[in-house]
Amino acid sequence: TVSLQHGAHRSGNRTDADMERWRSHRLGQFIHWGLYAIPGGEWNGKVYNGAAEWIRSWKEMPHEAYDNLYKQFNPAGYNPQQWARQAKDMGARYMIITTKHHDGFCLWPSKYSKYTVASTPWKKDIIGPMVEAYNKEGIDVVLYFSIIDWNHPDWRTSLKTKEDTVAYGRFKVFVKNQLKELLTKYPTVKGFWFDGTWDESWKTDGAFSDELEQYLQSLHPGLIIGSRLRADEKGARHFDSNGRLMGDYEQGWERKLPEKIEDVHHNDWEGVMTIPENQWGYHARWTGHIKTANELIEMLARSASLGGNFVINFGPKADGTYRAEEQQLAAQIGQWMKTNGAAIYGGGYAGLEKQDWGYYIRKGNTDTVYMVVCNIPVSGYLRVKIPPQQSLQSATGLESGQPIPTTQTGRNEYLLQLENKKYDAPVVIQLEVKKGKERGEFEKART
Ligand SMILES: Cc1ccc([C@@H]2N[C@@H](C)[C@@H](O)[C@H]2O)cc1
Repeated sequence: TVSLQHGAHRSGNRTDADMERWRSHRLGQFIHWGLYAIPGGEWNGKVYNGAAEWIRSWKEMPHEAYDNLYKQFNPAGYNPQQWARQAKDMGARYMIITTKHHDGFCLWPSKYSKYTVASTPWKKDIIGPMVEAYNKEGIDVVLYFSIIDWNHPDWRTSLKTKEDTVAYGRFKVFVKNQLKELLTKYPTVKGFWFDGTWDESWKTDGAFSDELEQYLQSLHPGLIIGSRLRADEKGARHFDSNGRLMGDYEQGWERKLPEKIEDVHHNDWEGVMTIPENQWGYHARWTGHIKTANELIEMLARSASLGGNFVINFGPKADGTYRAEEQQLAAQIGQWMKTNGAAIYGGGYAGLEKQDWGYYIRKGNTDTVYMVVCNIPVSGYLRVKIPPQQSLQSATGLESGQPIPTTQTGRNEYLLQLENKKYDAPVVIQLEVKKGKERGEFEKART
């Protein structure tokens, strides 16, 4: 190992109440909302094929035109209570909102910038009412904050000259001031979700990002900050130069998910997912594959089964309303969560050998292990292998409440028989798996 001043300061997962709460949420909602929703991926009759929130970087979008969009920001349909209700109905336990994306436009009236909602026809704070409405629904709020700030004259992607270094030094003070301002104005938030930290300018100052994280923790003990904020003094990100995770959870899973527990090393982690292939901000024309509710539910089950949270992204329109596809998906997912949420909330890695039919999720440290069956077998039989020294005590349909016909087919091996019917969503079975040599009821049948 190399000696590091600004690498990971802790190994292993946090066990405090704030982290336990975050870890138990499992399902979150991401919201990308800002000036980019006004063009919505189109400009001058041309369609931008990139991610809508990056349209300012498109050669067809003059910076001048983009930077004046704030004069049109006036979301008459913005109703944070309705947004929070919809998130509640979806079963989301926390929400991540873009306070400032790469374009530098602030959805709160920051006193450190003119490029904020205060300068728009809307005038009013967007973030405050949103935090209040979500908290009122019992949903925690995490603030997305982009270090990249295309609008700020002192931001730099790299530091080539002395002037660059002096300017970027001013920029880092500005960043620290805005983050303190956000914690002061919105003290109920539970964390920051940092983005835009891959530039040389940021990576070369591991000390600053480390001190910034400690500063924010001192202002707001218990704050949850992912691995994307920091670089160590050698420029290593997410994992320091000794391979140890920096931050409270691994934040790199963006539009992709781990396959097995080794991929996440039993660390806390979070996957964030777009509904279309790659759109975070509102894009009028979604192209490519749009994920269905069942696909998103399967990703959620996979995430929980590997000890991670799963966050589904929504991109409201410029007028503050949601597109129909997003409203429908939120309702469909919520429908499933109403019946099956017990298998997800507070769930984690079960330690059983994965089978083709889907995912095991253990409820905390209990003997309760849920099976989320996504691949219904033509045979109608689900294979379950229990680790040695453990035994299967019972198998019950979560929705039906009925016992699942189960036969033991070998040492610690069982076949569960699914009801022969049409399944239009993943089905959940609740297992009770006992540790220790005690023989389960199924095993008696064998003698
Ligand atoms: C290459 C790349 C840069 C930035 C992103 C941002 N992170 C996501 C969470 C969105 O905010 C996207 O704009 C995605 C890909």
